[in-house]
Amino acid sequence: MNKVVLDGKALSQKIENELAVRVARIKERNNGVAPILATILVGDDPSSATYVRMKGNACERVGMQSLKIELAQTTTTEELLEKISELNNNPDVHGILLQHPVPAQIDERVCFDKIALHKDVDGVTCHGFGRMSMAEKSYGSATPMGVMRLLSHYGISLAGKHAVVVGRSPILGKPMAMMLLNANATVTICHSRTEGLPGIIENADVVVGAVGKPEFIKGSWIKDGAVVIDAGYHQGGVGDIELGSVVERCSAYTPVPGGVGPMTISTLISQTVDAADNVHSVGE
Ligand SMILES: Nc1nc(=O)c2c([nH]1)NC[C@@H]1CN(c3ccc(C(=O)N[C@@H](CCC(=O)O)C(=O)O)cc3)C=[N+]21
Repeated sequence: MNKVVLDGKALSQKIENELAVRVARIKERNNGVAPILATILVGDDPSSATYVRMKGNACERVGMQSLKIELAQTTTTEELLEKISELNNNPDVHGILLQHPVPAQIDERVCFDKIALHKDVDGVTCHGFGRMSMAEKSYGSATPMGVMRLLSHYGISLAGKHAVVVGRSPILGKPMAMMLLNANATVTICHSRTEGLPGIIENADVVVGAVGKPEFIKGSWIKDGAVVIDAGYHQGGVGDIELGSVVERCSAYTPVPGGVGPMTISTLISQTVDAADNVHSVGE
């Protein structure tokens, strides 16, 4: 079997090179002003700070600007909503990323949904999710959208395939399932409380680990020749899938690190450039 490594790092580099050209063009016709992604980090979780920094660095690599908003751990929902409104009303800002998770006292859903649809380049609003689900023009949630781009780049066909998504979170599992469905896969959504998970995964042509628990999905459950997508990210460089035994038997897999993670970031940046180009012309 010719097994394929779905190299998200390499594809992201290629995407960034193309974006740099588009950003330069946008700057030219905009008196040297670059597109701006506003990133909002609330609280002092060190890994969230790292991810947000990585997103800012990616902006720089393609010649874009990022506007970094950092708010205290004690921020209220009202204060965060006020900040998002300000960014919605700032014509220089093309995209807004609110890093998940926010501290427990904040109503994250209300804050996500405050983000203006045309600036929702991370695809976190109910409105954006609904439009994506209905296959209308939209910015997809960055991680599942990155997975779709990776599959498409490697020519992996989904039509008629049984895809099993393990996880149902608002910005990962749920949108992943809808994107696979829209690509004509037959989709089963499982989660941490699914009974008989090994027996379901046994029948999967495509397995997506999106459950947020280190090596929750065992390699022995996955059939020979399956496509294995690991959207998990945990300390120590492990994902949601126990990859060790499966890399030799599958037809394709995403490494951790270097698979889905970099695609999340390049997709966010690419959708921000789309927003600056207003390619979707989703209402202002
Ligand atoms: N509103 C929101 N949108 C997100 O997209 C979002 C979020 N909140 N909260 C947290 C998760 C996590 N996330 C990652 C992005 C890149 C890597 C990544 O590039 N990882 C590298 C490894 C990085 C390392 O070495 O630590 C890799 O997989 O190769 C990982 C995780 C985005 N998230």
